[in-house]
Amino acid sequence: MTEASEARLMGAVADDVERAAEAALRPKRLEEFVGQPVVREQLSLMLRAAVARGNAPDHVLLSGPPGLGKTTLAMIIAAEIGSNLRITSGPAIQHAGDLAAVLSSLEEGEVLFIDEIHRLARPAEELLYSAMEDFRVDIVVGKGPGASAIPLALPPFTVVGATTRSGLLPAPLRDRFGFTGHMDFYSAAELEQVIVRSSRLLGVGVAQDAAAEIAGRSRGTPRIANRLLRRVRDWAQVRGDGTLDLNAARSALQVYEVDAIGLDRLDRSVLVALCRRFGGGPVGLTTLAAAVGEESDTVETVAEPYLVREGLIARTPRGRVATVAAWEHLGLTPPEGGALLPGGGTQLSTGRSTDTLFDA
Ligand SMILES: Nc1ncnc2c1ncn2[C@@H]1O[C@H](COP(=O)(O)OP(=O)(O)OP(=O)(O)O)[C@@H](O)[C@H]1O
Repeated sequence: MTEASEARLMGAVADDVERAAEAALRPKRLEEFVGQPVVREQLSLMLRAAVARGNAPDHVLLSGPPGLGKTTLAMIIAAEIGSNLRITSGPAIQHAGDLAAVLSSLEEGEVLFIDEIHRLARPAEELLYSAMEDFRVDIVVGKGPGASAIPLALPPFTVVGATTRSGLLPAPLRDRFGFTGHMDFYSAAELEQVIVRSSRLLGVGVAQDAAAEIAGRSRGTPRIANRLLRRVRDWAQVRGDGTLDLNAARSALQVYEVDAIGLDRLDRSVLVALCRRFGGGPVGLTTLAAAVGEESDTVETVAEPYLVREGLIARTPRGRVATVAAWEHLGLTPPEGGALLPGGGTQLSTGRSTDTLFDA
C-alpha cells in the first residue's frame, strides 16, 4: 500500500470513528434537542397533530449550515411518529431510476431523509414532485418513441429534505414542503448545554467554566462543540489528570489550533489569504478558494457563513471583502482607504438568519 493510500485509509477510519462518536451523542427525542426553539415548537405541533389524526406528517425541509442538527432532527421526526427512517442523499441519486427504486420500496408512514437535496439530479427531482404531491411515480419503460410510463401508486410517506443551500432549490420543489425549518447557529449558552449533556453521555464530568470555554469556541455549531469536547477529553487523559477543567480546555484547544473566537485552520487561512494576498478584497469566491487550496463549495458553506456572521468578512456584489474586525483579529493593520465596510462589518453580524446569508 502506498503512503498516500494508507493515509487515505487512516483518514476514512478516523472519519468512521468520528461518525460513530457523533451518533452516540445524538438526541433521540424532541425534548432532548437543545436550542432552535422556534423550529422545535413548530415541528412539535405539526408532528403531534399528524399523530393524533393518524396521518403521515407533511414533508419537511430543513435548511442551514452543516452540523446544526438537520440529520438529528430527521431521526427525531421518525422517532416522534413511531416510524422508520430511510436515509439517502442528493449526490447518491444520480438517475431518476435510483430514486424510483427507493420510493417504491417505502412502506406506509416511513420517513425518507434526503440529505443535500439541492444536489439531486434534475430528472430525479422531477420524479420527486409527483411522489411528494400525489404519492405516485411514473416508471418509464423502454426508450425513444416506444417508451411508455407505468404509474405506480405509493403509500403515504414523509420526505425530510436537508440543505445547506436552500437558495439553490427550485421553487416547485421548495413549494412541495409543507414545513420549512431554518436552523440558525446556536448561542454559547445552548452549546454549553450540549457539551454538558454530551459529557454526561461520555461518562466524564466537565467543569462549568471549561464547558463555557469550549462553547465559546465552537462556531455556534453542536457538531464542533462535541468534537472539541472529545479533544479536550483526550488532552485531559494523556497530558492532564483526566479532569476536564479550564486548563485542559484551553491547552487542548491550543494544540488543535482553535483560536479564541473558535476559528479553525480553514477559517484563518481564508482570512489570511483575503487580507494578505488580496489586500482585503473584493475577491471572487473561486479565486479565494483556489488561494487556500479548497473547493469553492467548502469555503462557501463551511467557512464563510460563520465568518460573515462574526462580521469578519462581507459578501458584496464585487466579491468577498475583509472587514476591519478581520484585520484586527489577525493582528494586522487595515490599509488606508481599502474596500472596508464601515463599522468593521458588524452590521452584518446581528439579526440575520444564516439562510439569508446563504441566499445572498
Ligand atoms: N440540538 C442539538 N442538541 C444536541 N446535540 C446536537 C444538536 N444538534 C446537533 N447535535 C449534535 O451535533 C452532531 C451533528 O448533527 P447533525 O449530523 O444532525 O448535523 P447536520 O445539520 O445534519 O449536519 P450535516 O449537514 O453536515 O449533515 C450530532 O452528532 C448531534 O449529536
